[in-house]
Amino acid sequence: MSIPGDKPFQPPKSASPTEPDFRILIVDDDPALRRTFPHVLAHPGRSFDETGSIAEAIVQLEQQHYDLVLLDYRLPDASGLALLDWLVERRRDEAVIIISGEDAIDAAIGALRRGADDYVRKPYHVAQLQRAVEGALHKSALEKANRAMSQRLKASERLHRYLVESSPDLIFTLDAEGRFSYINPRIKPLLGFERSALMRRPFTTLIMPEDVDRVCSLLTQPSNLPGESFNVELRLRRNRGGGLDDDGITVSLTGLPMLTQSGSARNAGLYGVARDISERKRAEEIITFQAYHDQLTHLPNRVLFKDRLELAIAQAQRRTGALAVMFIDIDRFKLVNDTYGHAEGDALLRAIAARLSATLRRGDTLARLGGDEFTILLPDLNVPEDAEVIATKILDALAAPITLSQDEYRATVSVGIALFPRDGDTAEDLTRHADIAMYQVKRSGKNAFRFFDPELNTHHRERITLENDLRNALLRGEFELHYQPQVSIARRQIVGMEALLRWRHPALGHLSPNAFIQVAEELGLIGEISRWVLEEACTQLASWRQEGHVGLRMSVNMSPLDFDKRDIVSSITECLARHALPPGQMELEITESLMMNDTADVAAKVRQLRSAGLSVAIDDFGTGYSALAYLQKFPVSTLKIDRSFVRDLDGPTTNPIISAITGIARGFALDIVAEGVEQPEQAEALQLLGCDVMQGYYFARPAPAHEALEWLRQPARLFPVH
Ligand SMILES: Nc1nc2c(ncn2[C@@H]2O[C@@H]3COP(=O)(O)O[C@H]4[C@@H](O)[C@H](n5cnc6c(=O)[nH]c(N)nc65)O[C@@H]4COP(=O)(O)O[C@H]3[C@H]2O)c(=O)[nH]1
Repeated sequence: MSIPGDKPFQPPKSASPTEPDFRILIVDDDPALRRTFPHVLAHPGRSFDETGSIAEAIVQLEQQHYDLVLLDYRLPDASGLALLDWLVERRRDEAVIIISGEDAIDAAIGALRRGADDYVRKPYHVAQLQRAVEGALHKSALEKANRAMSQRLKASERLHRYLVESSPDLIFTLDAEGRFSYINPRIKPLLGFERSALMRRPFTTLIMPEDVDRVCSLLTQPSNLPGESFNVELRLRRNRGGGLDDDGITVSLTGLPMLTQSGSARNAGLYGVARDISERKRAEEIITFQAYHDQLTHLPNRVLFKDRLELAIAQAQRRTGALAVMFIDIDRFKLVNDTYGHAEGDALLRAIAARLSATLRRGDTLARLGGDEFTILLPDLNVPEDAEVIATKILDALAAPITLSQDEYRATVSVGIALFPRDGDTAEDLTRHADIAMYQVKRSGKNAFRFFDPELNTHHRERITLENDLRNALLRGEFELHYQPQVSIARRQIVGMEALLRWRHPALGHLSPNAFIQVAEELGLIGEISRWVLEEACTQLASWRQEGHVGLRMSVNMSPLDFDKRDIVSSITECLARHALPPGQMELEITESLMMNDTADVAAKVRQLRSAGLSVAIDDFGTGYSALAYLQKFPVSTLKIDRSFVRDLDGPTTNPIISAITGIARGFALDIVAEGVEQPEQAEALQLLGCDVMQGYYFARPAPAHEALEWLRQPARLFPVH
């Protein structure tokens, strides 16, 4: 490492402890004198070399540094002055004492002028020579110490300059007016400024406008006593070729107010070290964002939503205001995931998130709780109707289809709304109540919104228990089938049996499908239940056929959701084949609403079932949307007249609806079965209206298989004698 434009930094060399303290060179042509000197000048730490000519002396001096040279004025090869000149030219720092027999004062003055430190005239007194040597060596020692000190100072100064100038941190000083008085070279790579451009400019030039007030007040705080450092995070602006950019860097600044020479003035400037922490800040921001946001949609997550909701509740409490929490669930999302795959499911979530946020105002919070669940916080509500307006907007926002795998998918959502303070005053209660309200929307047909109703709460709890029990019912073998006969009055025979599901609930006893089928559909359990029912009904029919009841037809109820399954047709025909049952002996009961859903797909499946030889009956015919058009599309084989029409038959009279249904059946060559026959009069009237096959309590209530077998064996028991 080196400081640009400077010498590489070298630590100062330490003196060797073995070096003698003083080296003295004796230059004299008189060998006797040369030998005398070391004796008279002997002292611990002194060492002596001797030479008899100037030329030899130069050779010695070139090899070795001496502290003192005792120099004879006259030597055979040259004057001692020549050696003095030689030493001066080379800036040598040896002390020189001239020892001379010259009497003239000029000789002494000339020698001293040319750099000699002292002049001793021969003959001299030994004490005189010793004093001169002492004095010269003392002076030499002082100079030596001085030189070492100044070398150390220079080295230390270079070290500190090196540390400051090559620091990865921005180091600067400000004068008492807050203007730069020093900046280290880091400024250029860090912020793009030339050092010279900033000198004497105010520190605030570099600070982001938003941070200026905060930093200024901190710098002028009375607590900033000289010598006490403070720390602050702030953003500095970068020089982007001609202008300052607003996307600066974040630094952690440690400031140390400076003392004046006297140490008295409070504001003598500032010493500052600013470290670039932008990367760390960015990493922190990413981590914080991830902790509070959903990865897929980048919306706030459950944690952040709860935070904001709690804050909004506290604010609403202070100003006695109102707020709303919406719980939103995408209808049939699982179906999209199963049909199109997870990537499309994700795309749908993102598209819905975008549509939802477009309906909101600034200040509202849309969050994704996970899965297909979203929540909205409307923190500032004038009247509950405001929430209604937003909920309507949300439903409308989804009216336009969303493209999934090149298909146009029409997504709908169910929205539950809870209001503060009416429906709760904690984040948990409001969210839970909005969730319960959403559940009610799901139960009553989806694609709508609903406000929380306290009564829903108990229902909700019951519902949760029911859901949990239902999940286990199949595993625990709690389902069974009851059978209700369908009889032909004319033939006084049982022509069919309808399989009706029962749940032997461990605590609630026998439960009718009305109590749990819809829940099973919503939980996605209906497929497994239907499979079980079909399997059980086929096993039963096969067993009755073995008993000889080969003409008997079995009716099984299907859920509309069963028709969402691609392999519904094959799974039914395979089941029949497994039990060696002729397809003509199996009738599937479907509801009218099924025909409304996805007509093309359902119609195709009904057609396949019919082609495979199965019968298909429309249950509760006449109650829904039946239209002749559907009957043309759906090649069903049987119409079941709903018991609500049968109930109205109280005597042998004409009934326009039943007449119409029997007329339709005749027109399309369909079978008719009348349901819910409870009275003999109803049976009679139906007969007169041209309906022969009936089912109802009048003949038999649904019962377990062993009882149904008794009826098969003695069908006459089912026909009351008038
Ligand atoms: N008041 C009165 N009711 C009578 C009379 N005769 C029969 N019923 C009842 O009427 C319902 C006839 O079945 P559904 O219309 O297909 O209506 C069925 C059917 O839609 C559905 N369901 C039954 N079993 C299954 C099944 O295995 N799978 C599916 N998906 N749904 C089923 O549950 C509904 C209700 O079934 P259940 O409670 O068994 O109720 C049965 C039966 O017990 C009568 O004379 N008077």
